[in-house]
Amino acid sequence: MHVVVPFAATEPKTRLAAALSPSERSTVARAMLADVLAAVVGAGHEPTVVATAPLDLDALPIADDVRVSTAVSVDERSLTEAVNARLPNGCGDEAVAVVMADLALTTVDALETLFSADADVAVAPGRGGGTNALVVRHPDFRVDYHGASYLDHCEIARDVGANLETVDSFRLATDVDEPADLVEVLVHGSETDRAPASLRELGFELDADGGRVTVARLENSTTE
Ligand SMILES: Nc1nc2c(ncn2[C@@H]2O[C@H](COP(=O)(O)OP(=O)(O)OP(=O)(O)O)[C@@H](O)[C@H]2O)c(=O)[nH]1
Ligand SMILES: C[C@H](OP(=O)(O)O)C(=O)O
Repeated sequence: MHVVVPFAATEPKTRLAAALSPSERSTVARAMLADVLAAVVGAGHEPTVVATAPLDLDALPIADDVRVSTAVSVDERSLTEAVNARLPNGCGDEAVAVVMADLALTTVDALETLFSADADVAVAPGRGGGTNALVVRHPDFRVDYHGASYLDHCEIARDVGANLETVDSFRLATDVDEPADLVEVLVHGSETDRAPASLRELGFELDADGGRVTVARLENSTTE
């Protein structure tokens, strides 16, 4: 199976601007990418990062085996166009999985569950209606990201006669888009993962003193 990991390499994660400076967002985005790549390689696949700009794998916090298993393809087209250019075209084509780079809680098990679904299209929706990861085996299915793309993808699958399976996974449903999502990274991230480590290095910690748990930042921990 081809595994594609789209990555906005310049100015990633703009919706985290209230919590992180541009360079901090870049650091955290790369830490999440590193965790996703490690999980894909752990699941036995060789990912291709489809990046909007050149990406230096040597500068990513990844182990050597992950680095040598990962390819980078620079594609300046929109997310939807770049992904569609890599989906199966003909009946004999290999399945293609698309796993977003901001799935900080991704695990090998969660990916294996998605990858082993044998539907024409298997989708792991994100909270809020997005499409965090999917596997495409049908030659006519194409993506249309943004907005409630999960619903759009259900409709596109129907239109092309592809059967679609929805994979219910907390870990794959949790993409990190907004400051509130950082709570999930600190609560559920593993001690060996880069994303929670990067947040802690930037001074973030859980704040459970009020009603809902939030993240707080230690004083004097901003880097800019
Ligand atoms: N190749 C490619 N990847 C993209 C593009 N836009 C977003 N991505 C990646 O697609 C996934 C989902 O992205 P979003 O959460 O919608 O956008 P984002 O750029 O990460 O964050 P925001 O700036 O806050 O919208 C992430 O892995 C991004 O790195 C794009 O134009 N091209
Ligand atoms: C790419 C987009 O991601 P979101 O903006 O929902 O995180 C989507 O899943 O359609």
